[in-house]
Formats: sequence, structure tokens, C-alpha cells
Amino acid sequence: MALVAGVDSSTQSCKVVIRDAESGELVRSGSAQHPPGTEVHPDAWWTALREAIATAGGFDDVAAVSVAGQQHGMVCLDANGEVVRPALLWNDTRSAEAAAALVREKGAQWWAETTGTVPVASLTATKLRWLAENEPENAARTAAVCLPHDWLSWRLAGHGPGSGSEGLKELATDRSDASGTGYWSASKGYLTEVLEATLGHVPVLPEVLGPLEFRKDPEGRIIGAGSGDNAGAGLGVGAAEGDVVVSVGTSGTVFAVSGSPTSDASGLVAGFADATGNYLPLVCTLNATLVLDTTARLLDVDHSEFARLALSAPAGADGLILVPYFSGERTPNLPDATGSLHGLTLDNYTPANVARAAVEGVVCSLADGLQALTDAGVVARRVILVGGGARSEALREIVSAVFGLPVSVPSPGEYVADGAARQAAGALHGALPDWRTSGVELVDSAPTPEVLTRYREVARRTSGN
Ligand SMILES: Nc1ncnc2c1ncn2[C@@H]1O[C@H](COP(=O)(O)OP(=O)(O)O)[C@@H](O)[C@H]1O
Ligand SMILES: O=C(CO)[C@@H](O)[C@H](O)COP(=O)(O)O
Repeated sequence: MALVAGVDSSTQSCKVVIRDAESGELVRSGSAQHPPGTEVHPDAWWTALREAIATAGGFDDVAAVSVAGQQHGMVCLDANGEVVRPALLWNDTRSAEAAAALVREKGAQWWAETTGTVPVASLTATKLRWLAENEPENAARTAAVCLPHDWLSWRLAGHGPGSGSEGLKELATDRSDASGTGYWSASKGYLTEVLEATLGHVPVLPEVLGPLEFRKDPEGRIIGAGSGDNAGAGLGVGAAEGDVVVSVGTSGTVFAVSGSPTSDASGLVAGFADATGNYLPLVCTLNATLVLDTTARLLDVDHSEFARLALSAPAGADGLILVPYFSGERTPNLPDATGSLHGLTLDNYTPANVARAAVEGVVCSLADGLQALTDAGVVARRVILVGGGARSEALREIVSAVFGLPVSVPSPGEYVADGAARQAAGALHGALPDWRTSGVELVDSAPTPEVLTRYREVARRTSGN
């Protein structure tokens, strides 16, 4: 029995699953936490990955591994392969002005047509621009730039500090993660003009591997191309055209598999690639489970009591509306926004209404994401809900109610890591396996369109949109 492993190195933690390459059966798993914050030294991811591998019983009997990771994080390496500075993550908004400058200089249309995506602070290119403007010595020392999943795959393949310029040439990535950099185009490859205009020079960049291409580690183990975490989730749930995946983790994402690229000059829809050779138009928000976690902490309750409270309040939370822009926002592009709670009266200010308003606020911002995707031509035949937030009964019910659609919720699992494992099995055998998916719960709540209408009025008023 050949075993394969999948890794999800995402914002809050690292998860490892080890599966039977033929059947997909889960054999072992492990996880470890990442430090909080929007600036993290990659060594912390490596430490967490090794801990997660150890708790999963090690990789000695594993034939192939793929890593899926949080997208966009800027990992800069010097000529020796040392990390130049802690990575700026996808949810770090300090490069918002750099993003605005790039859009002014080339125009939103150029970015949408060339890279698929109009830059916002999340994209790697804007972080390189911030680096060149604010830490010119670090920018000058940067000999190679890669993404979190590229760096971890490179470390797994036996490279690292001290690898030198030969080691840097072994860096590899895939289309899905390259498509979130802002300096890669699905039709033209790396865009040297964007690198010159941001970092100030063209560094060594990871080779963009095909979906089933791979490197090997010194023991001969396959290290697959890997992917961005959202593309990994797409692989993990077996998303096909017509499926819209909603992932509620640190980020909230709404995305679909598409046979053709999108180019949305309004900037709402990012025109990413997927991990199979298709495209992955995606809307991403900065405010999802952390808003729920923070509200639950305020109410001094755990996840299950929080869900019970939220479901004990009526739809619309007796008039309370929470606009969830606690971390600024990316979609819509409001990096300096803050969250707010509206409609307070002496009667409706209860823990249950506050819990319900928090869930509804997060879900309404995702419903706007689905609207943007359908406006961009994506046809939604089925909605699949995944991510840590999908473990919440309140979130599951309220997604279906606010979207006004039945929602498929695969049984709780690590679908990003599963997608990476599926890719590893594909690299091992030369074709993606058709693993049987686990049980799916269909949630079909009574639609509450008025909740979204009122949210939109308040969100627009408070954000000046
Ligand atoms: N039952 C639950 N209800 C609500 N949120 C939950 C529940 N279980 C986990 N979470 C939240 O899910 C998040 C982790 O989800 P995950 O998809 O792993 O995030 P990421 O991939 O961004 O690291 C955490 O913020 C955690 O508090
Ligand atoms: O920036 C994006 C997508 O464009 C985020 O989806 C990151 O990829 C982080 O994902 P999670 O850790 O929240 O899953």
C-alpha cells in the first residue's frame, strides 16, 4: 500500500494528512499551530510543519508529498538561501498605498487583462513595492522571491539556508499560487516589468511546474508542485465547473472552477488559476472566523455555545447589523476600514443578537462575493461550504439562509490538505485519483433575503461605497 501526504500550511496552523494513494483512505494525521500576526518568520512554518509531520507519525513510509499553503505571502531569500526578513502575509495591509500606486500607473484594465487580478494589498507584488520603498537594503539583498508553499516544498526537498545560488534554482511553484503574485500571467509567464517596478530588479523566481510535475527529496520521495490553499481545497472537494466553494477560515473565500480566465477590472474578482490547468475566479475577504472568534471571546462562550446563541436569535438579529471589517477589508478594497455594530436599542442588545449579527455580517460579506462571481459570468449550480468555520452549525444554517440556496457541507475535515494529498497521489501515479468523498450534509434553510438587503444598505453607508 503506497502512502501519500498532503500539507495545509495556512494562516493559523499547519495540518498534515497521510492517505492511501489508491483508495484515499485516511491513515494518519497531525497538526501544529502557527504564531498569530500578519508578519511571520518562515522558520515558524517549518517548525510547525515538522511538528505536524511528527504527530502524524512521520514520512518514512510516505512515497509522495504535496504542500498547499496560504497564498501571496512574500518570502525573500538572499543569495545564500537565508530568509531576508519575516514574511508579510496575505492579510497584512501595509502595502495598500503601493497597490493603489500600481493601479494608478498601469490602469486597472491592464492588470485585469494581463494578470487576471487588479492589485490589492494582499498580492505579493505590492509587498515587494513596499519593501523597496521602506527597506531598500532588504530589497537589494533579495536574490530570490517565493511563496509560503514554495519555500516549504523547497525545504522538504532538502534545500535551505546555505543552499547558495544553485539551491535557489531548485525553487518551484505551481500555476495556482503563481497566479496570486501579481507578477505572473497565465499566458506570458513572469512579468519582468512588474518586478522592475516593484522590487527594483528581477530576482530568481520559482519554476512554475505543471499540475502533476514534481521534485524529489534526497531520499527519492516525490515533492509535488503543491498549490495555493484555495486551489488545494478545490482539489480536495473535487470541485468541477458549476460548483462554487465557500471557504470560511481566517479568510473568507468564494471561488469556482472555470475553463476560461476571468478579468474583472472592478477588482472584486481575482482571476487566479487552479491546480489542474483550469482557472479559479475567487473573491477573498479579510474578515471571517477571527470576527466570530473575537465575538465569542467578548461573550465569554466557546464555539458551540456561540452557535447556540446565534441560532436562538431571530433572522436579522432584531435589527442589529454587524459590518465585519475588523481587519480593514480586501473585497471591497477598504484597507483602512474598521468594523461596526448598527441598530442598537435598549431591547435588542443581547448576547444572542450580537452573536447572530456577527455570523450574519460575515456571511453577508461572502454573499456579496458570490454576487461578484456571478456578475463575472460564473454559473453557481452547487455551493460547497468548507473551512474551520463550517464546523459551526450557525454558520452552516445562516449561509444557506442568506445565500437563499441549499448548501453542501462535506463532513468536517482538512480539505486543503486532502487536495494536496490527492495531487501527491497524482504525481506518484501519473493521474489524479478519483477518491470517494466522505458524507455530505445538505443544509437548506428558509431564505432570508431581507438580511442581505439591510446589511448592504448599512455596509455601503459606513464604508462610503
Ligand atoms: N466550531 C467552530 N465554530 C466556529 N469557528 C470555528 C469552529 N471550529 C474552528 N473554528 C475556527 O476556524 C478557524 C480555523 O479554520 P481554518 O480553515 O483551519 O483556518 P486557516 O486555514 O485560515 O488557518 C479558527 O479561527 C477557528 O476558531
Ligand atoms: O489570500 C487568500 C486568497 O487570495 C487567502 O485565502 C489565503 O490563501 C489564506 O487562506 P486561509 O489561511 O484563510 O485559508
